[in-house]
Amino acid sequence: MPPSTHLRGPPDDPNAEWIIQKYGGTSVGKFLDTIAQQIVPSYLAGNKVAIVCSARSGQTKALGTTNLLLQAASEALDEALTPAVSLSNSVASLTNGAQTPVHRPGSAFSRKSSSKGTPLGRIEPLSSNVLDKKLEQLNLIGGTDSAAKQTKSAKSDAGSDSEPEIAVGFNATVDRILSDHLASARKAVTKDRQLLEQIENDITQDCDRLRDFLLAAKIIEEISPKSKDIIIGVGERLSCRIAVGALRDAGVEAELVTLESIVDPSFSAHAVQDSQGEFTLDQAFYDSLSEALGERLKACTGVPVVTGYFGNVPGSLLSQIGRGYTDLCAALCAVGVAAKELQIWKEVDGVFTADPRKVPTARLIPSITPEEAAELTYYGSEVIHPFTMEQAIKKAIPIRIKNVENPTGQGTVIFPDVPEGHDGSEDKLVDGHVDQPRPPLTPSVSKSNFSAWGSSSKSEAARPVMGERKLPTAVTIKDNVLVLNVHSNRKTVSHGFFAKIFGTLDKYGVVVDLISTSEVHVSMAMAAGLRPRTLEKVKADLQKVGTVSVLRDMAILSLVGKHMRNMVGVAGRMFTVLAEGNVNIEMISQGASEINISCVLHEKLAIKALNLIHYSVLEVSPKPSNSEAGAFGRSFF
Ligand SMILES: Nc1ncnc2c1ncn2[C@@H]1O[C@H](COP(=O)(O)OP(=O)(O)O)[C@@H](O)[C@H]1O
Ligand SMILES: N[C@@H](CC(=O)OP(=O)(O)O)C(=O)O
Repeated sequence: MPPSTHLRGPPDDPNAEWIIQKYGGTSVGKFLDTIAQQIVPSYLAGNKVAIVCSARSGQTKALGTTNLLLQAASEALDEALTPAVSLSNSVASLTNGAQTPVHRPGSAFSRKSSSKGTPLGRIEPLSSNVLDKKLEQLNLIGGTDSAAKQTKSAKSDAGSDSEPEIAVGFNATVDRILSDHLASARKAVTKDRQLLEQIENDITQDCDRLRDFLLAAKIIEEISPKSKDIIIGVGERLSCRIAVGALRDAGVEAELVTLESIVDPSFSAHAVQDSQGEFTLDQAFYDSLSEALGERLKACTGVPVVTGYFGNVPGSLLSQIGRGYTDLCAALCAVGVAAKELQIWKEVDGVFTADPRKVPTARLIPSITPEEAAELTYYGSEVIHPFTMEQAIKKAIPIRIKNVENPTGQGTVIFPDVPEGHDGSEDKLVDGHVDQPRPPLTPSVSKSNFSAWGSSSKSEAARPVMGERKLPTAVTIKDNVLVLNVHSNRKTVSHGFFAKIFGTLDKYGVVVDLISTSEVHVSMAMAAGLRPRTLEKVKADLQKVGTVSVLRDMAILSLVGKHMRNMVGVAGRMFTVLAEGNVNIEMISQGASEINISCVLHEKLAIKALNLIHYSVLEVSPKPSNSEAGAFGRSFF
């Protein structure tokens, strides 16, 4: 997109510092107008601002674009097993480089009529080498706004029949992604017709390339981790195109920064590969990446709108970083430009003493340490990707969680504790408008350029504030958990027993959230999302060392707080309260982290347990009303 002369850009002041703002999927999905018209312009007064966007989500992340893209990927694989005639057509269309298969009622492409297991041996026109090459060529990387090859879209070009054509499988999913983004672009860009047309074209081209890529993957019947990364990367690219449009329409000079090629092949030297081919990214990798990101951002003339997807990561982005990777991308951008603050914008006022959707009396926490934020994230309060903290905090960049629906709220600051005696008197508001007093709860702020506290939202005002007493910080629930119990058959000594268990977990890539052991018994809590086939294999291997049982529909309850290191009696209080509330505990873990006490209980008791602990251990007043207590089927005490 050509730069425009009448748009407002970053300040001319050479001393202006950077603020990096990350917007999650639901924020860009629902509040792009607020972001473009209010939030970004307000911070541009005196700061350089870059925004990092995730893929759009409508109501929830589960229904968002990234999940749809993953769905399209698995549909492409499923379709690989449809009748040979369809595949031959697909190959022909790939060779011709255009036609996208669609479903015509009654045709062999219908999923209903598909016969799974049709051998792929009949696809002779292209050798697998040629297909690999084709996949490379179709790689979605490197396409520019308008230089992309124009392929035909499913709806407009699929044959000359007059019969209405209905896309199925991955084509239907791509159609859905396309129409959703076109509709959002039209909503976001209302003033500049030409700009809207350009964005609509770019979105359509991105979706066409995606279709081609999925088609090629379908033909070779394989989606590697790298291909899966490329597929999900389309989500951030699409959402950033719309964000650029919304900003420019709002009079802000903005430019798209795509990061598909930001990971230079030389960075791979910083990725250690073990004998099984697994990669570990070391700090030098992240340092090189943040430096490259910094250079890209500094070269921008407008507000950089950065895809939170950051490309060809050794060992794959999804495997190495996992979902929620845009937080880490934003942190690396913040490090690269030595930002004065990293802001993570969400639809919640900040980090609360418990999930505010589940605990009506939860309070906003003005300030928490990176360790506490990481524990909360690992155990169910998905506030920020856990890798984010380390990168930003290492460079003393404070992280602030803020609410797009309440931009003037103070949010929650994640920063290490200040040494005793620091009074925070030099703290300033980031946008330079006002110096405000600190909140009553010991905020852990030490940077001189650190933002202070904006006006309180209603929800903040309504929440009681903790005094100076040392209390745990928050309680959290992670549900959808299963517990795997292994009872030794005593044919191996205990170290062999443990070695076999851990070896099995490693072999199948199973991540354990909590573990509790005796010499002959091990209980492990893990996400229940494990594939049934994998679980069966794990069980079969473990049965060689003992009796295995599985408890389903469980939840992990964790009490987290930096003060818990030195507090006596918290565990006693926690378990007494649960016992008084008739909450049966399946497993307890304390000590792995000094700031976390966790236990496993039945999922159906999770919300009741959360409220009991919040009321009794985090000492919230007023006492929950009878109706709140009644919501859990019985009174609290
Ligand atoms: N302790 C907590 N503090 C704040 N939010 C929490 C906490 N535990 C769970 N949550 C939930 O996490 C969600 C995070 O906010 P949201 O903006 O919806 O996420 P995203 O940025 O992933 O779209 C909120 O819906 C909130 O209910
Ligand atoms: N869109 C990606 C990356 C991400 O960071 O998401 P979010 O910012 O919405 O957590 C995902 O869904 O995982």
